[in-house]
Amino acid sequence: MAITAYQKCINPDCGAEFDRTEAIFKCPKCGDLLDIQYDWSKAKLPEKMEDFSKRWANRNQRLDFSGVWRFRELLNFCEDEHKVTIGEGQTILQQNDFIAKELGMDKGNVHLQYEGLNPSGSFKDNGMTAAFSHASLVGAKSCACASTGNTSAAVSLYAHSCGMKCTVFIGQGRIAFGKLSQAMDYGAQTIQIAGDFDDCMKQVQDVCSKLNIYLLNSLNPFRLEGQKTIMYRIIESLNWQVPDWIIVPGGNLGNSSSFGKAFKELKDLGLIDRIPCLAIINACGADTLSYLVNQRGLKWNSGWVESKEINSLYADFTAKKFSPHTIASAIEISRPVNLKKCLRSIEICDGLVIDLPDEEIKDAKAMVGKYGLGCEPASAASVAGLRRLVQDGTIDPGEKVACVLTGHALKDPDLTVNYHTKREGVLSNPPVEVPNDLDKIIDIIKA
Ligand SMILES: Cc1ncc(COP(=O)(O)O)c(C=O)c1O
Ligand SMILES: N[C@@H](CCOP(=O)(O)O)C(=O)O
Repeated sequence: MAITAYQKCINPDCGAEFDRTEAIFKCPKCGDLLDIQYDWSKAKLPEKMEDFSKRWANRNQRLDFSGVWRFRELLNFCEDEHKVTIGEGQTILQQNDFIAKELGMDKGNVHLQYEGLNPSGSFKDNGMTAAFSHASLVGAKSCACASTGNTSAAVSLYAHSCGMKCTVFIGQGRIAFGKLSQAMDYGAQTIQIAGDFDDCMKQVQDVCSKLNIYLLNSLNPFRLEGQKTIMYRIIESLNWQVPDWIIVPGGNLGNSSSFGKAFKELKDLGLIDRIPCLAIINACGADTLSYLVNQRGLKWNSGWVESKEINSLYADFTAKKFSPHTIASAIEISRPVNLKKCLRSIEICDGLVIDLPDEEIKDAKAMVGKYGLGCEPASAASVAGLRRLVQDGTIDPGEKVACVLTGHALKDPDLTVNYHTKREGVLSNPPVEVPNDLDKIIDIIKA
């Protein structure tokens, strides 16, 4: 299969192009974000999306075991021998009629895309298989990332699976222990900075460029190519029907950026006939996207984004040492690196963004635990978002919705235990304390 991928700066004033074999992560000419583009006229694509599913049924070769590389023609940027896979993307879309009922949606219309089933327990693995394949293509020997936890877990796992040295930057006290334990167990060098995620993100970029280390955050455009497949699998599970809404938590905004790109490409290729609406959910304490879109009216505007607005807000945050705060530590980010690409997705998907208080996110998390497969706090922002958007009439009960549950329930058990034992929300379910006495135990169970 001919490889026609190249990198292109998203800034229409620049538009510089670079070979796929360069590891640059930002446009060397103007500093803007890079995209992966393809000459689709030379691509050998299946006639219909159903043909991708046959690969999973047959599993004729190594790559067919991956829920990412099953769709390889749609992210055709490297030769097969470079593809690094550990069986990522074998996730499920669960129709959840209990949650539909709780939220006032029609039966059959609420679906939860559970990305916690990935090898490192979060959606990040979809991106890592792609980025590590690119790292192998360019011959990288060491890699690094900044993280609120899941990226570091995923990077550490993929790095040791392909023998790369790995350094992860985390903000002191900003990471759930489930995630920290993964990075340490998988053998990463963990650098804990006296700062937050945004500080780590800044440091890691400088370190990577000074020491020629391969960067694995979602600034890396190859990573976002892998994350497109989350959308392919959602529509695959719906029999190749496009839902009305996709709802996703927003942090560094890699997912939302890649989802819009995925749908635009599929539509342009004639593989789908319409694009779903995209709702991105911020936490109130980390609401940069929501602020810029809803209060400052920022738009993609065919690439002519008012960058000044973004740059001055980010500079202001830096100058005032502003630090975001939310219990959903995975999305505790105030200077999201993909903001511009996310604005593009909002345009493509006729999307919106809202911000929600931690209490609503915690209650939604408990609901996903009670009625679904469970998830980590940030993931539940998608379900909390659905509740809000149904309540305010934005989403109709008759519309089909897929909420992306980005991370596994066991990533942040401390928050779950506190929610229940300290009776923090409407679904708190604390353990009952009983003396070590059979009659009393039976009484309680019967009651
Ligand atoms: C569990 C979880 N959910 C959501 C997010 C936010 O995703 P994104 O950065 O792609 O917006 C992250 C990390 O960023 C995460 O770890
Ligand atoms: N929640 C993320 C933050 C980093 O995002 P990335 O997608 O740019 O790697 C994490 O898990 O670290």
